[in-house]
Order: sequence, then C-alpha cells, then structure tokens
Amino acid sequence: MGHVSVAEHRAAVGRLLGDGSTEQVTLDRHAAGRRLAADLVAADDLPRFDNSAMDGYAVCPGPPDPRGYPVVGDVPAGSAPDFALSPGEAARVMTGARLPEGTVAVVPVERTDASPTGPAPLRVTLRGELTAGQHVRLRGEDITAGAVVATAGSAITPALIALGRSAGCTSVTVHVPTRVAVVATGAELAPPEADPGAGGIHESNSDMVAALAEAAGCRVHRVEVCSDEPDDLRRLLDDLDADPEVGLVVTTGGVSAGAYEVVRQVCSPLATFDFVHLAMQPGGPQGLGRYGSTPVVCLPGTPVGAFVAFHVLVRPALDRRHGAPPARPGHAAYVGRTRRARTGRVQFVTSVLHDDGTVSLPDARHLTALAAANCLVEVPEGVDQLIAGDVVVVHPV
Ligand SMILES: Nc1nc2c(c(=O)[nH]1)N[C@H]1C(S)=C(S)[C@@H](COP(=O)(O)OP(=O)(O)OC[C@H]3O[C@@H](n4cnc5c(N)ncnc54)[C@H](O)[C@@H]3O)O[C@H]1N2
Ligand code: MOO
Repeated sequence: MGHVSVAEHRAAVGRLLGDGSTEQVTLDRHAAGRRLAADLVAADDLPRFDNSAMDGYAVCPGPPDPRGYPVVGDVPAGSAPDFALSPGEAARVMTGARLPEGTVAVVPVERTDASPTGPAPLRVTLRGELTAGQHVRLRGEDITAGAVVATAGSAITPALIALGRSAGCTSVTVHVPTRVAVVATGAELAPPEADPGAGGIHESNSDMVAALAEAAGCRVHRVEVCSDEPDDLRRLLDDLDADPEVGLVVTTGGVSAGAYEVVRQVCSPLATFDFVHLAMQPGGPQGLGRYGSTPVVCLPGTPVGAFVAFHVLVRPALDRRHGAPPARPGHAAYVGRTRRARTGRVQFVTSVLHDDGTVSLPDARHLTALAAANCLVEVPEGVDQLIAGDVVVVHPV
C-alpha cells in the first residue's frame, strides 16, 4: 500500500476512466439529462413564419370606413394564406396561423364585433387603438436558422428539447454514458429478500452505488453481490471483462487490512492494480486498476465511506467523461455549533447546509446523517476543532 493524497488518487481515477466518447442520438425524451458534445445549431427559423399570437383578425389599416373592414380570408393554424391584405382589409386568423402578406397588426376577437365561433363574417369592426406589430410573432424572432441553440457541454433539459425541436433539430451529438457494473463484496451480505441470519447484514451498497452512478449520467448494466471467495470474484470479473456492455466496474468492500479482503486478494497481485490508503476519512482504503481491459475502481465497504469516496474520487472523472463542467471547488459556509474534529487526515463530513449559510455537522458517521445530508463539509487535515462561526468549504451532494 502506498500513501497518496486525495488529489493524486482523484487524478489517477481520472486517467483510468479516460475521456469517453460521443455519439449522435435522436433529440427526444431519451436524450434528456445527457450533455451536448457539440454546439446544437438551429435548422430552421423559430417561428418559421410570421404568425398570429391571438385568435382574431389580421388587419392592414386603411382610410376610416364606418362599415368596418371587409374580411377577405379565413386562416386556421396549419394553412398558408394564398392572398395578401391591401390597405383597409382584414382576415380572420387563429393563434399560430401564418399571417397573410400585408398584415400590420392582429386584433384579438374580443376587441371586435365578431362572434368568436361560426363562419368568418363579411365585415368586422375593431375597437380600441391599433399598434403596428401587435400580437404578431415575427419569423425568426426567437432564433434564426444557423444560430447556436445551445453550446457544447449544455445539459439536455426538457426546455432544450422544446427549443431544439421547435428549431427543426432532429438529432444531437452527445457524450456516451459510461456503462457500469457494480459489485458489492462480502460474505455477510444478504440480498433484500433474504434473512441475514445471525452474523449477516442487509446489503445496501450495490444499489446505492448504482444509483450514484446513474445520477452521474452512467448506464448501470450489472449489479452484483459477490462472496469473499477469491475464485467467485475472479469468475465474476472475468465475466464482466468479457461483457461488451461493461466499461467500468465499481466494487465495494474487501480492500482493507483484514483476513478476508477478497478484492485486494484477487486484484493486488495484478501488476495493473494499485491499492492505497488515502489520508481521508471516510473512504480511506482505495484501489484501482484494470482487470483484463476493464477499468476497476475499488471503494471501501462501509456505506458512508463508499458514498463519500464515490463523490470525492469517482464523480469528477465521470463528469469529465460525460461533458459536465468541473464541479466548483466547493463554497463557503459557517459552522453552526462548535465541535471537535479528527486530525491527521482530511475529513468529508456528511452535513446539512441551511438556508442561512450555516452548516450542521453530525456527531457520528451514521447512515441517518448521510441520508439527511445535502453536502460534505471538507475539514482539512490539521484542524482539530471547528468553532461556531468558522468558515468551512462545503461540497453539495
Ligand atoms: N485493521 C484495520 N481495519 C480496518 C481499516 C484499517 O486500516 N485497518 N480500515 C477501516 C476502514 S477506514 C474502512 S472504510 C473499512 C474498509 O473495509 P473494506 O473495504 O475491506 O470493507 P469490508 O470489510 O468488506 O466492510 C466494511 C463494513 O462495511 C459493511 N459493508 C460492506 N459491504 C456492504 C454492503 N454491500 N452493504 C452494506 N454494508 C456493507 C461491512 O459489513 C462492514 O461493516 O475497513 C476498516 N477496517
Ligand atoms: O475510510 Mo473508512 O470509510 O473511514 O470507514
């Protein structure tokens, strides 16, 4: 076991995972959450043509006429008028309808003497002032063909799907999600439906890590629980290495100093692996390497340690692969209540950041504190006490 810093190990995970790749996919709901790997460019003007923002009458003002405007056409949405308005003429138009040439303004039906339903009248009288351009949506006023709809790195949100599709875009170039297998190891682990027996526990890491990976934009293809038997783990890793749907394996457990550390027993003899104990708590014991050609990141077994290690060490590499901007280096908050801290290693404490900018740190590293947490407070190595009002760095989780 070597001794490396958190930053060094984070960089090593980044090198192991590499840059990722890109692909072209349909711009539809399935692309939501992915990030653009290239600028998205409008294929069409938005709106595609001048159109009405109201159900009413398109008018081209002319000399005052006490009988009102002659209605020379009727344009429902979806049709293209084959006539133009001359001064003193009007046409009935519906919301979204393409406006006839010559339109100066649209008057909502409520401001006319016409019935909102039934056939278009022969003449219409308007009430109130008329301003040029009122209720007219101009071609390309939202975005024009060839303009950048969203820049590379943008997340595909529901609103961006609406904008891109409205601008005629049908496909997007995006980062390919990392295809992940999660392997929880330990002889004591009982699956959800099983009785853990006298010495067993309810297994929880596998789906926690899988959910963390999916929240980071990965596709999780396999979720496995493995015994402490080296042969079982070898067989499973061989199988995962051969599986084209697996591009990264994340293991939990079996990396510390005990007698049955299956991950370390199987992987540390391989020249492609490195096991270290980071000066970090929780999540100190770590491993990484390649099994066959498959990158493997080995997290510690304690659920809080695995969670923190995923956030601090693995998430940044996944963000880079998936085109997400690097996380901010953390932001400042104030310690709410004085408490002691352990020195000798950097701590990431699962904590609650409140609206008033103060942060509550729990007394114990329990899962209840993890589940309540909305941030990790980074307590530097040399700090043995946090005093109420001290500034600390927090990382949202
Ligand atoms: N003599 C030493 N003992 C330990 C050291 C050390 O340096 N010297 N490090 C401690 C630290 S820190 C950690 S973290 C753990 C890491 O141990 P492992 O990664 O080998 O994990 P396990 O021993 O398999 O399990 C630890 C703990 O977590 C529970 N666990 C494991 N997997 C799951 C799971 N899938 N779901 C729920 N809970 C799980 C397991 O039952 C243990 O209680 O080592 C310390 N020991
Ligand atoms: O590094 Mo361990 O996760 O402190 O318990």
